Amino acid sequence: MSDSTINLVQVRRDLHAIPELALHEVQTQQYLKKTIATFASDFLTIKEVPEVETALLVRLAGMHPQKTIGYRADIDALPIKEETGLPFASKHPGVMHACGHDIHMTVALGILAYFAKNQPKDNLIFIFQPAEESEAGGKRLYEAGALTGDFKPDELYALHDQPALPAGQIATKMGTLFAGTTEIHLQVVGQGGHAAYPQQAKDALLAACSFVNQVQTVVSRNVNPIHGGVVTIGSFHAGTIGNVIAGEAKLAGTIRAFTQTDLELMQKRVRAIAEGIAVACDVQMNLELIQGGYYPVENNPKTTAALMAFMEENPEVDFVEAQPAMTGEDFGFLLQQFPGTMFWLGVGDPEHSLHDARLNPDERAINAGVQAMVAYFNQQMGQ
Ligand SMILES: CC(=O)N[C@@H](CCC[C@H](N)C(=O)O)C(=O)O
Repeated sequence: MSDSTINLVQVRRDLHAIPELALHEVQTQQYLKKTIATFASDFLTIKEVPEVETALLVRLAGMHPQKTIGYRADIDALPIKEETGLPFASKHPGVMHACGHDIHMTVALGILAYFAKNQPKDNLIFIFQPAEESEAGGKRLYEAGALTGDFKPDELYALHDQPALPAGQIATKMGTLFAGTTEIHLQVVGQGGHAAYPQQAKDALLAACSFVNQVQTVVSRNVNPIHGGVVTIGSFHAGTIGNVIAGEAKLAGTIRAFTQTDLELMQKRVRAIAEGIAVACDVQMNLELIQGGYYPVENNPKTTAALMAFMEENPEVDFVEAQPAMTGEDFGFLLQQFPGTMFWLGVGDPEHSLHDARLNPDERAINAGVQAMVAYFNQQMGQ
């Protein structure tokens, strides 16, 4: 059922080798354009978005359209130094497709290739979206008005790869699939000085350490334990040498919860902790909390029931019901605008999680993802 004229494994490897950070996906966009140009279809149109330069939207006009079905793939990578040792490993130092967006793009291209040859009954749009890991690319596209007119989906789908699931397995659930998230950016400003004269300095590093420790009480003491939540500080930079008290520290992290109410409670507590430390340590705590478009990913009841029923009943598909996960996704923002469903695609690498420098997805997942979604879209369109 998939299109044999495109070598999807090669496409994935090409994309894997050229990972780019959020809003800098220039080579990736060029590669996508070049590949899509080979589909040469007279019902295919491409749209670029001046406000989100690295985005690429593709529309296949349906034969007898009654609706427009959207499919979104994110295209950015992470600031991680790849450690897979693969022959097609990242050519861009310190940047890696460690979240599998190379797989996401490839599956989208596979579905697109099929329908570019086999004109769909309904309209199909493909959204190659920059900046999922940070900078909220989905929200940017929406706010730029890119998903309007001919490019307005009546329903919208997206997948995320999941190394803990066997290659090709599909999993989703009704309701909330992923958490809402908020980025923490903190600059602590104190006063540097000699290690031997702490009384003349204001130790920014010590204040930052208190922050790292105290924010761990938010989940253990403020959030209902039945609901759950996450506060992780993933980056900490302070100081230059052992005998100088650090005058500045910079931290970054993330807050996560399954409901917007819990997320806002956690934001409030993190702010209060920062304010308390500012007083206690006599430092400035310049705290920025950015939610952007990272709302909880809430699957729509109708599209999700349809997708789950199809996947469960299709003997070709290996489907399981998913548990909710604390991963975030700016697809959560798009699902507030359009009804739709996000699902996991297993990529069979249980030793390595997403964001691990050794992540090595099993490429057999690509074809399974393409086949399942082509079959689902065909069924949805009554073809
Ligand atoms: C699937 C995945 O890993 N998504 C990212 C989304 C990042 C959200 C935001 N930038 C944050 O760090 O809070 C994730 O880390 O879950």
